[in-house]
Amino acid sequence: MAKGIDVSNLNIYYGDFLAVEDVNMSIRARTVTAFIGPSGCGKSTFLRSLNRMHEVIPGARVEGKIVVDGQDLYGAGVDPVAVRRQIGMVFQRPNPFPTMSIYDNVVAGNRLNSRKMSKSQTDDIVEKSLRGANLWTEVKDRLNKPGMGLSGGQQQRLCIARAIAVEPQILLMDEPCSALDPISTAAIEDLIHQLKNDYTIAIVTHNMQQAARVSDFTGFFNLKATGEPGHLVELNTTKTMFAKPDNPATEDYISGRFG
Ligand SMILES: Nc1ncnc2c1ncn2[C@@H]1O[C@H](COP(=O)(O)OP(=O)(O)OP(=O)(O)O)[C@@H](O)[C@H]1O
Repeated sequence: MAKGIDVSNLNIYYGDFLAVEDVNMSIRARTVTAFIGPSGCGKSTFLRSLNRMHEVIPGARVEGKIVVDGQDLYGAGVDPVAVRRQIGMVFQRPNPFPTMSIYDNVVAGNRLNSRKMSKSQTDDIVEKSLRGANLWTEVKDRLNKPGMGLSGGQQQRLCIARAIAVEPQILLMDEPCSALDPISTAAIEDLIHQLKNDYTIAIVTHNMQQAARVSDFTGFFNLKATGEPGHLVELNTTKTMFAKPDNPATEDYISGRFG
């Protein structure tokens, strides 16, 4: 079941360096929220904090709260591995497991979660996830071939199939189309539209047209000055952000005056 995310007073550090300061926002269930902003303003850092991937970097930590379904993801006793199972992630470069078949790639997460599954259960998950990622018809006759044998766009859809196979509530996407050609990009954007029926999606993109095409809400991050932490300037409906944003800095960025 898709869930919303409530972020309050979030500061994100790399060691002593405060990379992102005092983020407060709500991300609604079953919507797509895009994050835009100039390089280095902390979009990816913020996204990785949403499923506790940030802290895998030595010295990296957060202060503040991220609440999903009433639970603070950083609360005492919360298992970061369980958080990452609920909140899946798709990265910039497609990263199928190189030695695995298409089939094994899709269920790799389920097997890691050590759920015992029968062959027919596994077959069902593979088909459902590949259909969900709009890849089934292209690969159904070669499920035992290596995942690396697919095109870049197909590999990215395979990674999305792998992410949804464990039935997360939320999907995070960090520039999922930046390594793809325009046709594969269009396929992923169509898929994002379909996935929001079932998932809450947060996506970082450098491409403002893409933010305008795929998202319901857009958040603009910025830096006050070089070396200062990034912060959220404005989160609004995508329509408002691109037509008449509340903050002049948003308008300057969107109209290409800086960044
Ligand atoms: N592993 C790291 N260790 C230390 N500092 C980091 C690390 N990763 C990112 N940073 C710093 O954190 C800040 C935010 O970086 P981040 O990559 O989140 O920005 P971004 O907005 O996603 O940038 P881009 O659009 O260029 O990908 C930058 O100052 C960056 O140098």
